[in-house]
Formats: sequence, structure tokens, C-alpha cells
Amino acid sequence: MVFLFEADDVEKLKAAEGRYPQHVDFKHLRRHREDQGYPKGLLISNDNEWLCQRKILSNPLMLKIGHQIKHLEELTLKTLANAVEDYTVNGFGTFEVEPITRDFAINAFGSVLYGNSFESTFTQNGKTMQEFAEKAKNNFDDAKKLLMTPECIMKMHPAWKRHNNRWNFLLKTTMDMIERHSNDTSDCSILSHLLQNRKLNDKEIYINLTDLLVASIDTTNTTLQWCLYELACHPAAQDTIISEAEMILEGRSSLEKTDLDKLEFLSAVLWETLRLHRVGFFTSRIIKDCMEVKGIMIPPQTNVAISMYVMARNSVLFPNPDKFVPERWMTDNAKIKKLNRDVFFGFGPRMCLGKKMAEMEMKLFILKFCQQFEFSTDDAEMDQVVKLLLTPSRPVKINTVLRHLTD
Ligand code: HEM
Repeated sequence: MVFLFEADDVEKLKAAEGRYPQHVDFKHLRRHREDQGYPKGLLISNDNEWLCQRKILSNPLMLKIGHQIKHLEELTLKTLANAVEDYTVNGFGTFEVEPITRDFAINAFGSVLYGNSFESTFTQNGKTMQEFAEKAKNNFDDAKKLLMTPECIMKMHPAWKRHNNRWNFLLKTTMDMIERHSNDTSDCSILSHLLQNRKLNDKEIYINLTDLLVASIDTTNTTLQWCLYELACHPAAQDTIISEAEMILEGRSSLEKTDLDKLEFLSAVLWETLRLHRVGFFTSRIIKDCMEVKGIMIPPQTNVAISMYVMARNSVLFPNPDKFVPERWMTDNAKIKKLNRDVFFGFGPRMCLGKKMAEMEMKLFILKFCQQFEFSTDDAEMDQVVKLLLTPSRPVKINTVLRHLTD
């Protein structure tokens, strides 16, 4: 395996990844699916099989983005209203953010997949979906162990059984959700689109919907926790988010998708959070063509990884790299701008399928959270723990006061 970490290397890797980019073999998922007679799904497919599924899944996702903002806004407000009710007394409260960010992450992407009625089934089946999120999260940890174990002895690892049992639960929950929502064609969910156009068979739909929800929950949940943590340490940034929104919205309380695109500082806060606290720390490709780096030829079929973590802490591009400085993204420096396009959500044709949706969800949540609460933290030093994703070492706790009380 070769590790690269300079911004220019991404371009070289893009040139060598070929038309059908291939990442490292997720052998733990592949073996479980083979054993159970399931198809691979987008996440672990390659070549034309990957490209076909990518097209089938990205079309409805793109369509949904334009229509989703009103629902997401309502969802965010509802999530925060519940938080106010549950965690604050007389407008003040100290609470862990994870239950709130996790509920939001499940509901936000759950409604993209299954339709806006997902939220009410989520409430009825709250326990099941919480369990789904919990098992998906624990599987990231076991996936790390299984990925590092040779395939010939992988099934002897204690993590193998746990991992499979959890996957069986995740798939079963998806089947229940599909059954529950298959007649709901009212708000063009991904499910209704897939059932109508029938380009994927039933098993392919099960696998892909499970993978999409798993890929969406912890990535969004973890990033939002880190973002609230950084904002709690930097209250002035909360004020800037609010004043920027006041300027762009000019008295309107409801947002359009185009408003979010104009909120430059809010985007910068998200990029800076992802720079410091990437949910994963490298993205890899099995290269198709040979590539040359610093005079060394790397042969085809080598696993080449870009270390996003190292790249994002490069002190030439990012002076004082360990400091949270959102303003550094509000620049004309093309190299820095390119990094947020190519790094946080991967690069090239195989970049994150949920990038645009995830950005929209997270920006909305952060903005509404800052408009609702003024918040700080007593926890000045938070370490990162590698669980495949880079998660906070302790629960993120914040001290809040309802903002209208401080105005
Ligand atoms: C903070 C949020 C997220 C981050 C930082 C993130 C990051 C990433 C990264 C780095 C990759 C690897 C890309 C590559 O190999 O070049 C990826 C792949 C992927 N992500 Fe995300 N992701 C996020 C949210 C989501 C969401 C909400 C979805 C739901 C659709 C999603 C679905 C996927 C899928 C399906 C892939 C595999 C794509 C493929 O193999 O073609 N992600 N993500």
C-alpha cells in the first residue's frame, strides 16, 4: 500500500484510477453477502456493475435534493423543539449532543430514502431505528478489525460473528421499512423511485438502501457533533453564522436551497470541521494505470491511499493547522478551494454519493441550532478516537441558553 498526502497527488491519482475507480476490497462485507446469497450493492461493486448502480441511485438522489429543503427545515425545527423540551429548564441546559444529532441524522436521510412519513414510523419504531444506528456504528469498529485480518482467517476473528449478526439485523430492518413504505408514492422517495422504475431487483434494493442509510447516519452524526463542539469552543463563530444568515435572508425565516449556497461562512464552518475532524482518514484506490510520484513509478493494481488527515493538516496550506479558523476557506486560493471539492467526500467518479444531500442537511442543522441556542463547553481538549471513523473520545457536552433569552 502506498500513502500520498500532497494536494497535487490527488490529480495524479485521478488520472490513474481509470473509468471505473476501485477502492480497497471490503472483504468483510463481500464475504457476508456471498455467504447469504445477496448481491454486492454499489458500495463493493466494481466495473460496469458499479457504474450502472451508481447511475440508478444518483438520479433520484439529485432530484430529491431540490425538493427536500422544506421538509428538512421542518425536521430540524422539530428536532430542536424536542431538545428544548427535553433538556432545558427555564431556557438553560447542559446536555450531550449525540442523541439529538443522531436522531436528526436518522430522520433526515431516512425520509430521503423512504419518504416524509418515515419520521412518524421512526417515532413509532424509535427503538428499532436507534438500534439500527447503534449496530451500524459498532460495525464500523469491527470492520476496522476485520479489514486488518487476512481473509483466510477472518471468520475465526471474534468480530466476524458480531459483525454478521448486526448485518442480519440491519438488512431485516430495511426489509421491514420497505414493506411499510412501499405503497407511499406521495413524495418521490428513493424507494418509490426504485420500485417504479424496477432497474434494480428486490435484493439489490435491500442491499443498497441498507448501505445508504448506514453510510449516512454516522458520518453526518459524527460531523455534526464535532461541529457543535468547535462552535461551543468558539462562540464568536456562532454570532457570525447568525449575522450572515440575517443579511442573506433579509427578514425571511424560511430558507431556499439557493440561500444555503450563499451562506459562505456557514459553509466555511463545515469545511473547517471536516478538515480538523475527518470522519475517515484516508481514501484509497487500486490503480488501473501506472503512476509516477516524485520520480518513483507505482505499478498498476497497487493500493494507493490519499491521507486526507495529513493533507488537511498541512501547515503550508493551513497555517496553525490545529486551530479552528473557518475564515481560511473564504479565499481565492485555488489549491485550498480544490481541497474541499476533492478531499472531504473523496474524489473523481467514485466520490461520496451523498455529498450534496449531506452538505445541505448539515448546514441547515448547524444554522438552526445556532439560531436557537447560544452554547459553550467546559471540555477544552477533546481527542479523536479511530473507529474507522474519527469520533470524539468523550461524549460532547454543551452548556446552552435559549438565544431569545440573551437578545
Ligand atoms: C459528513 C458526511 C459524509 C462524509 C464526510 C462522507 C465521506 C465519504 C467518503 C470520503 C467516501 C469515499 C469516496 C471515495 O472513495 O472517493 C464516501 C463514499 C460514499 N458515501 Fe459518503 N460521506 C458522508 C455522507 C454520506 C451520505 C449522507 C450518504 C448517503 C447517500 C453517503 C453515501 C456514500 C456512498 C454510497 C459512498 C460509496 C460511493 C461509491 O462507491 O460509488 N455518504 N463518503
